[in-house]
Amino acid sequence: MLFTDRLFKKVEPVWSSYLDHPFVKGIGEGTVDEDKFIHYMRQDYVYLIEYSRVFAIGSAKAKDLKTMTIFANLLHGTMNYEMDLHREYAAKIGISNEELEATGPSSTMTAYTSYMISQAQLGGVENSIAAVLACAWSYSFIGKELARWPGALDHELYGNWVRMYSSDEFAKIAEDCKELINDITKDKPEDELKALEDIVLRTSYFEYMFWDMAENISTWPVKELAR
Ligand SMILES: Cc1ncc(CN)c(N)n1
Repeated sequence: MLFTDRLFKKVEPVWSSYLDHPFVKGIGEGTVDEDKFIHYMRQDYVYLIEYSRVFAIGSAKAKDLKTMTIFANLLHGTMNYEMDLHREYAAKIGISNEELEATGPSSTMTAYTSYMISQAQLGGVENSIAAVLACAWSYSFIGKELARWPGALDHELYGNWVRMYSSDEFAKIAEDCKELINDITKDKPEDELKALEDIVLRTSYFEYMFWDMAENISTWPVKELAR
């Protein structure tokens, strides 16, 4: 059994719950509040900056050139392909790249990325890939699912988001992460596999919290501090 098959059994109930989350449903049905969506995209932009650091750590810790190159390509894909989506949305409503980058990080964003970065720093290259796996793979999972919902791909505002995360290019990013974790874990003992499984499960919980942050931010008594 591939390690990713084992992981999928573990995370599937959590990932399926994303599809019932009001914010994710709102993107698929085209009903999510526009201000909430912009706030989410701004948080997601600063999230992706921190997430990219995990690829950089993985590349630095890799023991061979092939693994180093895969991490470098994933970093490139995030910064130059995925983050273009956020820059395009921001440009449409008059937010410059500089303003986008200066977005004050929410506590949820900070907690999630701090966890990923600390796991990547604490362990070997396998921790880096475990830390980013749920991010890439669950977005591809959500994108493919929402693409089947009536009108989701063509929605005037949210269609771009659904098209990006259901695209073959994005699926390739998720597949590269899956292939890498399967390769890296081939001869690992059970205690190490379990530790990696825990990272993937915990980041899947953080993903849920991120959707919750996107939906509920306006009701929070906290403010985002400057970066
Ligand atoms: C919070 C989050 N998680 C994952 C992804 C997909 N890279 C994302 N854009 N944002």
